[in-house]
Amino acid sequence: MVSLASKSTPDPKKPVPQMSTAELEQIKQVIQQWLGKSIADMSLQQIIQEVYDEAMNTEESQRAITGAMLLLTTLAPVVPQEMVRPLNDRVVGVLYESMPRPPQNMARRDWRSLDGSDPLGKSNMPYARSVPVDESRTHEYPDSREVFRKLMLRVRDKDGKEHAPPNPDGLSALTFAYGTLVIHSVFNSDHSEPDGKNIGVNKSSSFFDLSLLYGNNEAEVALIRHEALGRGIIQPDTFSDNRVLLLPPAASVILVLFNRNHNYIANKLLEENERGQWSNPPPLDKQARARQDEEIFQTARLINCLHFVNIVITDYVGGIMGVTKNQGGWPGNAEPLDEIEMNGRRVSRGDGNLISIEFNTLYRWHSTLSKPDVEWAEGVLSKVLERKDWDKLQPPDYQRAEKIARPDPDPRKRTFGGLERGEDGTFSDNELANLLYDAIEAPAGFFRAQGSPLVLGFVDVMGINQMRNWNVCTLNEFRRWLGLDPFKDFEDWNAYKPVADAARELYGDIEKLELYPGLHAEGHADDGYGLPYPPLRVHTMRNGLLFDAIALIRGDRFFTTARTPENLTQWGWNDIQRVYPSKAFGGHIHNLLRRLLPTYFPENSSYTWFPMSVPAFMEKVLTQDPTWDFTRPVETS
Ligand code: HEM
Repeated sequence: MVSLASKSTPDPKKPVPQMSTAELEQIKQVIQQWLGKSIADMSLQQIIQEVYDEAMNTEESQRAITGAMLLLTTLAPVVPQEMVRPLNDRVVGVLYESMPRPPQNMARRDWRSLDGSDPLGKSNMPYARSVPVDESRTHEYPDSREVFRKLMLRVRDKDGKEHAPPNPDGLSALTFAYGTLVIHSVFNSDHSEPDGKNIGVNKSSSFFDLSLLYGNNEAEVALIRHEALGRGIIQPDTFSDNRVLLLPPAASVILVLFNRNHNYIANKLLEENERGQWSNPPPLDKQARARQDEEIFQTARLINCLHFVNIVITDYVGGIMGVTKNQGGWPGNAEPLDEIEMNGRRVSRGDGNLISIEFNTLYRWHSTLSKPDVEWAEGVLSKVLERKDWDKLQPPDYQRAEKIARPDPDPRKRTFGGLERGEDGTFSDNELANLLYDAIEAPAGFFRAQGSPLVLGFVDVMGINQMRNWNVCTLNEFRRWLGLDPFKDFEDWNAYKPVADAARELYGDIEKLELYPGLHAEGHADDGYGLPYPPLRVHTMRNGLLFDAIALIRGDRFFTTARTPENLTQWGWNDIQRVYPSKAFGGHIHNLLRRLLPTYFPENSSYTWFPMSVPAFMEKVLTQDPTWDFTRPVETS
């Protein structure tokens, strides 16, 4: 084994990774290929310098990203600290500049509004279309059920059970519980009119505004707030969006934590009362009390959303990119929200965003579900529908299930995961923590062909049909739009013969391969780097995800240009700062766990610092410090 860290200045907070000689050789070969010249006589430092200079100066955007990511993800532990920020800035700058912002086209016909107001990014507006398509082309689609069955359906082992290998990057089910919150924040397709008239309308806004917690409009938010108190707080352990109740319970637990975080922040703001404009106890005058409540509520909401996005850009994206185990790299020290200078000018930010139908397709990550999550979905559906013949389910069954499972209209009375509320309306800390532990211990699935569970097959089939109705682009059209080479043939797309053959049989021509199965059944072989552990493993998904994530968060005014101590207060500004390097490799979620469930998330536990990775996996990574604990925590006082 070769310890790369021994050749550079070690960072005492970063455990030293081990890399086999074979892996190092493989990385060197990829770098040689990328640089287009021999590196045989160069030292590791010289190689890093060469790649750095080339990545920073190349004109070609995909090449710049690849070079920077090579250093940030594979050689991260030995890349000098002073190079990390410029490399991350380069990646963010190129990604943000490469995508039209905000998107230019609606997915359906678009008119100039009479009052000139800009609907981009608002809730209840149509999705964007990222990739323009030829309206006149004719389609002969294969049967969507066959597409799902042959390309996406989780294969079965000899014992008849669905084959569910653990996530190769050690990710836990909590990663994708967080993922469901991320995607449901920005996708809420409206199916309320059965004739499909308003298909294409998104009931959520295109921003990470924690709408699942707060709601999408005034009526929804009124059900959550505790306005009469004048303290800006919200109802205990309550969240707005009832779709989350149909998801595995860890997602609801995380929302409860964001609820508690809001109230923690609101109480702190009033306590600090930096500008002296609030009174405690709150004023008796009705108008003054309402004004105080509004000011504290909105400020706490801004701060809370920044905690949400901090976790997205650190623990979550880092985890999905597969770098947690490599102890750093992206997103280590990445500051995608900050000012960035590129080629002598500022990369803009805060320009707005409008989520598109292509990304609605991209994020349907049902193949990432853990075994317990699949069993959970089966349990819920069989209870509601009183049947288990998942392969026969049709869209109306889903609508029926939604109707039967309709939750209490008052969000304060809703529960999940078998929990009951106490007299004060809160859930037990112990039960919440245990639901989190369960999700932390369960290995997630991963992006792969033939990886989607049968129980969600009808959801995927509905999705494939929906994208046909919306005339979404094909996989190769999407790749061209991303600046990637189109796939030449089915084997180029997925080298696993049974999948390539099945797709050829269904579509005949790789140019006709639809975006939905094209993204979710893509192979791992061509990861773009040819490395043993490529980030995200799936090429088109990875590049699309990076584009979208950067557009979404850097396009948000409240995460960028309006993220100021003036808007957040000085206390709030300090509260949302990320710490790097840190025990969590720059992660942020431990702040919430330590703040809100401190006795359940102890200082030395991998459950606290790396909840998005299964403890058994982190045990193999964090070998240098014997004080780490990988066992399920027991409540401490
Ligand atoms: C057991 C867990 C899950 C269940 C039961 C579930 C169920 C569903 C259902 C019923 C829909 C159709 C909703 C509609 O269009 O009205 C849906 C859509 C969707 N799912 Fe899942 N899902 C699960 C996990 C996930 C995960 C882990 C992700 C990604 C991180 C994901 C991403 C999506 C996306 C992007 C949509 C489209 C949403 C929209 O257009 O509004 N799902 N899912």
